Amino acid sequence: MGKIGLTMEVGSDGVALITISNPPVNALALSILTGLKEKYAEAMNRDDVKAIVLTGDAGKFSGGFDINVFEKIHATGNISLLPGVSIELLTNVIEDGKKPSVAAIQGLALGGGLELTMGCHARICTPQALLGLPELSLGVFPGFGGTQRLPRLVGLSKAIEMMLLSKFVSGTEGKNLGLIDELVSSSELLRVSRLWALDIADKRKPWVSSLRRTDRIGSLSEARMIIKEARQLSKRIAPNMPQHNACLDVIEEGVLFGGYAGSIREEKVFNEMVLSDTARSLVHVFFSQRLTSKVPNITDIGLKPRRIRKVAVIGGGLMGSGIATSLIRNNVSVVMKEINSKFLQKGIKTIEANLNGLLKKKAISKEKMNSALSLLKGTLDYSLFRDIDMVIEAVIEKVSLKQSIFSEIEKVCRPDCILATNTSTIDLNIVGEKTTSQDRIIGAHFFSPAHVMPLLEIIRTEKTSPQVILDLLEVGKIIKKVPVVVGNCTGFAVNRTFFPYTQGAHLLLHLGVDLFRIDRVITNFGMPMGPFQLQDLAGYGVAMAVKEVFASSFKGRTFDTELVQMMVEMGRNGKANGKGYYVYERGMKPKPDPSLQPIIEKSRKLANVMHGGKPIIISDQDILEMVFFPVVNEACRVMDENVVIRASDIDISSVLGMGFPRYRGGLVFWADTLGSKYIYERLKKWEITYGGFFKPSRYLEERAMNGTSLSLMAQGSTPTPISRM
Ligand SMILES: C[C@H](O)CC(=O)SCCNC(=O)CCNC(=O)[C@H](O)C(C)(C)COP(=O)(O)OP(=O)(O)OC[C@H]1O[C@@H](n2cnc3c(N)ncnc32)[C@H](O)[C@@H]1OP(=O)(O)O
Repeated sequence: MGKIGLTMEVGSDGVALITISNPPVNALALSILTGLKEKYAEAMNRDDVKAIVLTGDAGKFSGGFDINVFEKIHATGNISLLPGVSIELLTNVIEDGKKPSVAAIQGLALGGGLELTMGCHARICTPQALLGLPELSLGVFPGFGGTQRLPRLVGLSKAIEMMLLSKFVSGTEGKNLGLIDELVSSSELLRVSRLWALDIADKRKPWVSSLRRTDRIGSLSEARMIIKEARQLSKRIAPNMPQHNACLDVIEEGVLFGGYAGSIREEKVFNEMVLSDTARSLVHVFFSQRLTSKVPNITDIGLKPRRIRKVAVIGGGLMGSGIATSLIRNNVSVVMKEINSKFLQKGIKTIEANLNGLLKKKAISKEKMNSALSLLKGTLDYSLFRDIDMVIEAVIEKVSLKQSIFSEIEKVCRPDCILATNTSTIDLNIVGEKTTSQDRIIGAHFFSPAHVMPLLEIIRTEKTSPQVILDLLEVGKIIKKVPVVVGNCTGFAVNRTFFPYTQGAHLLLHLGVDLFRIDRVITNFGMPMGPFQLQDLAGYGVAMAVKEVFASSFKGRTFDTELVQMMVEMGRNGKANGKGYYVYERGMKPKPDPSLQPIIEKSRKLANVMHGGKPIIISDQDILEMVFFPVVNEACRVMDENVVIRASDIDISSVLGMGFPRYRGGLVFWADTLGSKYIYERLKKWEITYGGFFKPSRYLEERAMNGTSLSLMAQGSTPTPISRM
């Protein structure tokens, strides 16, 4: 079929086959849902139709309700765009219809897609199909009866687990759970489904309406206990989100008053959830994440990515081994180069440990681990570099070292080999200064640990060729990273935007705010850890290496003290040696270290930023804003200079690179919920009191004056990467 629509073919066996088509995932767009109602009305009325088989086109059942509709509702506030589907179509027409329906599932049946199948009287499925109700990850919950039917098919405990954790199961697992009635191969899917449908119509198989089942729910006291435990879990995993508890409320309603009553409540609360801030944020993140790989003048000009089969990684440290792990895990051969066999062995050991960690978490199998390791070669010279497709340099942040490596690899590699650097801060033009290959020099900035963190910041200079950018985007896809293409400047988009995060926290500390309170406020906001704990984790070496770079590039708006230096001198290296702002003991949560206080006091005296020598008295809200508004301000400069193509790329970078809470939509999205004027006025006030660190940027000021949102970058701007330092 290949285009949006539905077809219905009635066979000589009396089965009407209704096929949903909406590439690429057969999302249930409004027109599809209206079409379903029409096709069903026709099938019910036709005398030559005994039973119905519902399926999806092109090897997939459906990826669920069309998320674009949520976006439209968020833009317009018009909740009436939501169609009446749960009761009107699924219950009244399909489940309570006078002819039986069977769902023929392959590929995937997610969200509203799976719910549609649960309204049918049986589900036939291929073993590998993906089944799940991931609506909570969009800030809503299943709204086509899924909160009621899934517990009645697989039991309350499993259903809650699948919904609360947005967990997918395979067709095979679905069969074991009772969600699927029969497993078949893809080639047998329609034949078997037709027979099932006829068997139900002729009463050779039971006519099961899931909504009326009670046998899998268990006793009321058991159900109450399961729901109570689930509420405790929600409190832990989703403290600032409403949809988990709302979902449990609706499930509980069904347990107490029956599936039909539960469905009515579900429909009502679903509408409220769609309008929640969390849903707005999570839907924004969903689309923004998919937008990052669409780069104007790169991915839309008809270029084809070249295949990158073999990559050389220079440096077997933490970053180099993480990058190598990511590559070999995804079937890309790697040559890892080190300067001596001791370092090389260490690198290889780290890769093995990384893979072992994934094995323990069941993210890979033993066979996968072995096949990945067979793709790894170690070397101490450049002899294996002749047929390499891409080099990723991942040595320490030392300009002269990087420059000499780049002039060496330019000589030994093929002239079309991509020359990438994993630098997190250094200008790429400086890295490649001693070469004549500027068109194939690119930044591939991974985040630590590189085999786990999903973000890949791709840095282009004015000279990087579109083909090279496209190739790296393709590598990102192969190794399952989310790429964000950015321009060249100190710190690029992510580290540059976030340098004021730690510095703002240090400024507050030196103004007299308790260090652990700052971390607490930030984690309560939803960051995985506070800025001080993050510094402990990243190691102080990084902090000391980059502070000069930022201070010289961003004069007048950085804040620095001797605190980290003093801590290192006292034998504190952060988490690495178990002693930082916190004390780290094996198997224990990090414990705030009160013995740090004298060093802090000493540093405060040296910094001398307290007004009248007195600590400031501020609210938690002030702390949050004094840490994050300077970050927003720097993001404004990044947008002003077109370092990013679009504001939402910063949102995704902040979520995937820095742990900014996804349910707040990302940094700029969140800032826009507060308003440019408010942020500007707060920064302006702090600038007057505490100086240039808080000085509002021109971009922010303009938007505050015009009353426009921060995400509104200059119209028609094309990225013109700038160079600094
Ligand atoms: C009432 C109901 O209870 C409410 C609902 O059903 S809400 C929807 C529930 N469904 C979901 O959450 C599933 C969302 N989709 C996904 O998780 C993934 O897209 C997927 C697993 C289906 C496929 O993943 P993958 O193959 O990596 O492709 P991916 O790039 O994500 O998606 C392909 C395209 O389909 C779009 N798409 C995927 N699911 C969609 C949906 N439900 N609605 C609209 N568009 C959707 C994506 O935006 C993307 O569009 P693009 O090509 O223009 O960028």
